[in-house]
Amino acid sequence: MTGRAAALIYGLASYLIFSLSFAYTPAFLGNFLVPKTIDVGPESGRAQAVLIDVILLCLFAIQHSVMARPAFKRWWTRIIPTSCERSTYVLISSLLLILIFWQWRPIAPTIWRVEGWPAATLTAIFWMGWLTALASTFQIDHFELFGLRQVVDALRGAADRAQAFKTPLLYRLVRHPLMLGLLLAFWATPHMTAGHLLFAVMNTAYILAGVRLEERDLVAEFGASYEHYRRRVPMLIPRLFGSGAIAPETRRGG
Ligand SMILES: C[S@@+](CC[C@H](N)C(=O)[O-])C[C@H]1O[C@@H](n2cnc3c(N)ncnc32)[C@H](O)[C@@H]1O
Repeated sequence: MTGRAAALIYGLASYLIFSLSFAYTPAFLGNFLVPKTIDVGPESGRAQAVLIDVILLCLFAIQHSVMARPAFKRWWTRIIPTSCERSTYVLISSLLLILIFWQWRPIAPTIWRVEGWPAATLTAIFWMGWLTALASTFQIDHFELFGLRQVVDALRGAADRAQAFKTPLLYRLVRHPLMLGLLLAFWATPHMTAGHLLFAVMNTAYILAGVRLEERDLVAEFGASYEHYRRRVPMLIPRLFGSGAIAPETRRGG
C-alpha cells in the first residue's frame, strides 16, 4: 500500500511538472509573459548557438522516440513498476523540455515579420494549434497519456488496462491531430527568427519521423483495424471534402 501511495504521489508530481512545462511552451514560442523565450536569452556566437540548440532538440527527440517504443517499455518495466512507466516518460520529457527553455540560445536574424491582419491571423492559427493539441489529448485519454490513470488504477488494485484504439472527432479528420496542432503552433508566428525557424524545422522533421514509428507500433497493436483507419483517414492534412467510414473503436488485436 505504501508503495502504491508513493507511486500516486510520483504520478501527481510528474503530472504537475508536465502541466507547468506545457503551459510555459506557448509563452516561450510566442515571446510573451515569461522572461526566457525562444528569442530572448544568453548571447553566443552563431555557430555555438546552433550547436547547443540542435543538441537540446536531439536530446528531446531521442528520449521521446526511444522511451515510447514497446520493446523499451518491456525492458524498462522489469526495473520500475508498470504503473510508474508512463509517469517516468512524462517526467523525463518535461525535464528535457525545461532544459530547452533554460539553455536555448536565440539566433537573431529575422526570416519574416508581418503586422496588421496577417499577424492577427498567424496568432489565431498559433492558438488554434495549441487548442487542437490539448483537445486531442482529451480525445484519446488525457489522464492515461500523462500517466495519472495508471497510478490511480494501481492504488485501487485494478488490473492494467489494454490500450484502446479510438477515432473520436479530431481523429476522424486526421490520424495525428495532436501533432498537427503542434506543427501549427511551431510555424504560425508573425515574427520568425532564425532560432525559431531552427526549432520549427527540426521539430517538423522529428514529428514526421515520429508518427511513422508510432504507426508501426499501432499496426502491430491493433492490426487490421488500424490498417483500415490508415486507408480512410489522412495522416496530417485534413481532406476538404468527405471522409471515409471508420471501423468502431477496438481494443488490442482488433
Ligand atoms: C502523444 S500521443 C499522440 C497521438 C497522435 N500521434 C496524435 O498526434 O494525435 C501518443 C499516444 O497516442 C496513442 N495513439 C495514437 N493514435 C491513437 C488512436 N487512434 N487511438 C488510441 N491511441 C492512439 C499512441 O499509441 C501513443 O501511445
